[in-house]
Amino acid sequence: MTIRPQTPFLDSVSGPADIRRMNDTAIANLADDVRAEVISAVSETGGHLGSSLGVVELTVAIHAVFDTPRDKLIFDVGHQCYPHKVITGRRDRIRTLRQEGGLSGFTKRAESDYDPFGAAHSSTSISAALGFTVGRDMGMPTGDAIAVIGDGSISAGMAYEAMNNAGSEGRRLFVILNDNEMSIAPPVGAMSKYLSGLYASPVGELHKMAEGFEAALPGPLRDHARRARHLVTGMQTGGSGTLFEELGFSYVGPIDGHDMRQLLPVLRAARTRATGPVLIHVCTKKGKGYAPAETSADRGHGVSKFDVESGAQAKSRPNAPSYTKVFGTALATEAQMDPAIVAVTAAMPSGTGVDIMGARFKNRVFDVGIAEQHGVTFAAGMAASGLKPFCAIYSTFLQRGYDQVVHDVALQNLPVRFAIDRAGLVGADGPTHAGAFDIGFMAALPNMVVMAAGDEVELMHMVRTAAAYDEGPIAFRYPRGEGVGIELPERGEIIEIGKGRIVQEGSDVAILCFGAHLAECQKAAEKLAAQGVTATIADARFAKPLDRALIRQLLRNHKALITVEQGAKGGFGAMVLHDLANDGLLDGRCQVRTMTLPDRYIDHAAPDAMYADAGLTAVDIAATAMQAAGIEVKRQGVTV
Ligand SMILES: Cc1ncc(C[n+]2csc(CCOP(=O)(O)OP(=O)(O)O)c2C)c(N)n1
Ligand SMILES: CC(=O)[C@@H](O)[C@H](O)COP(=O)(O)O
Ligand SMILES: [Mg+2]
Repeated sequence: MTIRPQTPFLDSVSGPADIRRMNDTAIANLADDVRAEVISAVSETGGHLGSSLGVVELTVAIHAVFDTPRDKLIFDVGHQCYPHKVITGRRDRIRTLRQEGGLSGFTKRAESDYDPFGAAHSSTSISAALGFTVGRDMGMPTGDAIAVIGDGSISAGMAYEAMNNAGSEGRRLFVILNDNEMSIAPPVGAMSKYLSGLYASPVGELHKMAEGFEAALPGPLRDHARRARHLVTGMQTGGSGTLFEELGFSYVGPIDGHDMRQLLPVLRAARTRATGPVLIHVCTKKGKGYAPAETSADRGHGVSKFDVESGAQAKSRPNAPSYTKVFGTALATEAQMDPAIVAVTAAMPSGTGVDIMGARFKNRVFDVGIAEQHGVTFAAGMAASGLKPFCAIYSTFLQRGYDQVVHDVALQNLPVRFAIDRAGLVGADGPTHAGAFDIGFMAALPNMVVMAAGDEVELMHMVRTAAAYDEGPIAFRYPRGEGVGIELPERGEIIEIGKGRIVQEGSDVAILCFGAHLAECQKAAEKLAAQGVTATIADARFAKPLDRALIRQLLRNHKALITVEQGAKGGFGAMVLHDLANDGLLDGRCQVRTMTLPDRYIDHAAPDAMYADAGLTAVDIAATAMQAAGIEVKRQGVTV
């Protein structure tokens, strides 16, 4: 049984209005209660613990100072929003975080008025906040906009596009840079170095605005707020101030984001005095206040359920290595064979498994930070130079780099290998992270070869095939989580481009699977067999080029052909239908059905539950096959 922490200050808060009635000491005490509540709740649910713990004081202070929800508090990514949820009327459901039917692990408009803008992909907050300020200035019923963005997320291009725009617009807008010197992995890049430099930079001349902030500090607090007093520092960029000032922002900080004696006066002063865009640089510690998080390598970025006392996380006992690990290991094997192989990740070295290659070939693995667009074009450049880049990006984040895939890779027919992890539904992260669309958006592109792994051995074959394929771009997708547990060879084999395979022979219906739903299709075949219906199962392997001969063979020899994929409409099934329709083969002799994700976003839950919601279980597949073939259920007690 979990012992709930004592939280007297939090118990007296039903929303931010209650916080605004508290004195500063009580507000600081409230933050301690919120931290205890977040630790206790996440110990039961798992989730993004470290990022949330790092912003406890900041979140409480913002709600204490600003008039939320009229003022719009926009968290970048939104993975750090648990303290915010606790104090904005969702404490009673905080232990349902990321669970089926429960609170989302991110900000979500449908959930609360206090979530004015949903997120989960990074670096969108400043753009959205600027949108709200324009709304405010054009008479919409909205107050100030405050974007809270991390040091990892501010490295992405979108954040600079937004600051470029906001700086020249000159509207009153608050950007709070939550600088904990961590992304998921240690942060990379020149911007990260620049921000670190700001801590150490000599205090510059106080600007006019800074004088105003300083004057606004209550006398006794001035001694404590060394950083707060020097509200504008002078890291020279060749001009008169910080990079942010050069972009048109007033720069405030850096201040200690865990010290209410700095946070509250600075936020109050900023709120009182700002006339244009202000960037407040707040230094925090990821995992703050919970030793197991503070001391772990990723600062407790993403944890499973844990024991609060010891910090020990509930370990799932995998039956098989994860697809990610199989990919990472196979990539390292290929890299060993071919020195031209290089790898690119956008801030996800361990998430994508390229850290396995990195451990052996450090100088051939490039972490570009949260910069999918750059990562893709960077890979294109390396391919143009003659290298063999593997660009390993989650399906959902590859969406960010799509124009680069089209314009820089496919159009120039450059041999970039796209390793698309987290394809299909991913579970607790929910619809923002679902890898739903890549089959359609990749297969639409001329020159692109598109593969999906039916199991982890197939994935090894695809890594090797991609390494060997140098005629143009090639992509292969695979899901989150563990494989099916088959024995792995030392090295994958090269598979013929555009050739699928028959997995099992039957004569009534054919199930043509593209990707990792293969095991579910095999289960469907068992259910069909129980009805006396025999199914051929084929693993398409390729959505592009299609194995047209295989598809025609299936069509000729069965009453029904069902395509199955872990992706949205407009993907593999659509490719098959285009092909058959244009050859006049959809003539009704064999009924064709496509099984895809439905045309709606699927709420977070365990992956199996999400696929059940999507209508993609073995029972659904078997029922679709029987209905399409016009076969009635014969045996009672067998569900299809
Ligand atoms: C476009 C995009 N790429 C990658 C990610 C994966 N991701 C989520 S949080 C994160 C690190 C964010 O670092 P930071 O903004 O500093 O926040 P912190 O976790 O340190 O509080 C990454 C890479 C994402 N959410 N969106
Ligand atoms: C917030 C975010 O985008 C990542 O932390 C993501 O939740 C990681 O997902 P995986 O656990 O699938 O690597
Ligand atoms: Mg960070």
